Amino acid sequence: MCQRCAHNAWTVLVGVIGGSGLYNLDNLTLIKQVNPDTPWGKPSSPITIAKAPGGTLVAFLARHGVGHTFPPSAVPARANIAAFKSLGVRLIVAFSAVGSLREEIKPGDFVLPDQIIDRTKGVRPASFFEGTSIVAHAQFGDPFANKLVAFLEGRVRSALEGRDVALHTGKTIVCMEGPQFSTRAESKMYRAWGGDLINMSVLPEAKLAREAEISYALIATATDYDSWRENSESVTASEVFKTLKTNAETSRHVTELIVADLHDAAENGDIISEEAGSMKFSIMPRSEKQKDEDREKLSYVLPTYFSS
Ligand SMILES: CSC[C@H]1O[C@H](OP(=O)(O)O)[C@H](O)[C@@H]1O
Ligand SMILES: Nc1ncnc2[nH]cnc12
Repeated sequence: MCQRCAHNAWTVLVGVIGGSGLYNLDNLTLIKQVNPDTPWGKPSSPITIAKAPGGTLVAFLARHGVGHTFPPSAVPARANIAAFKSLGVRLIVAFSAVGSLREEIKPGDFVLPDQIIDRTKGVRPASFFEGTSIVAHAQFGDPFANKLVAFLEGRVRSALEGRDVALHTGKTIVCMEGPQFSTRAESKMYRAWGGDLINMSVLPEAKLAREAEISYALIATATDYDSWRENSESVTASEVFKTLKTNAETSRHVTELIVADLHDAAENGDIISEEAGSMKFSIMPRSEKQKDEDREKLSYVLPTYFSS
């Protein structure tokens, strides 16, 4: 039995979030499903614990729900990250269907971005500390876990060998509110700002993972050219759907091949070392004004600092 979380008999170090089109990892062996009740509610889908060849466990959840019922603005991101934390997850690889803002990033290509431009509109709860009597300011200059991203690069590249899928790195993703796609003017503006990709999901997910001290990386899978190309149609959902199925199949294949190495690296500790412990100096010092009930709530994601 896990020491920390009474509902959970499993400790799974690697979490995978599936985005649009990726609703299961049915290439792996199903072990069990769990559906934790977190202080922020239930996750978008039950979490599937699956076994990769060789026996490594991985925890999977579908960001929009298994039947894609949550629009990007209503994804219960706090519950999702908290649920992973309660299972002992130390690193998350999140997949996302993205629009490409650059000619060289083609639909079907995979990308490991390293920066984010936030164009969400403040309607998504973006902090575990929101609504509590405790204040924290997480470091977010490097929004993805640098060591994890570097670790993934070689492994994802090898996993893609023979598939005619290019892997790009060092790119900037714009996260917009949606659910409507961008105007042509916005799409061009994001390019001028230095954006290379666009989605509606990486925030607040990446921020919450950082607050929970879980190392987080995004594998962006390009589906379309958004709306910046002069003589092309602007993006439609049906255009996105064309590549979703192939991208999802490739994402499952990549996950199967990298999960054992990720687990070993998480256990060894080096690739998660920058995020583990990172909240220590981000939380404002304890005061008698901090409520016990808030400390209790936060202990679900940060037991090191808030367990009594
Ligand atoms: C179906 S197109 C827009 C939708 O797809 C992406 O979802 P996800 O990141 O979960 O793969 C994008 O962020 C939007 O939510
Ligand atoms: N063009 C686009 N804009 C925002 N999110 C997306 N997800 C996939 N394509 C997208």
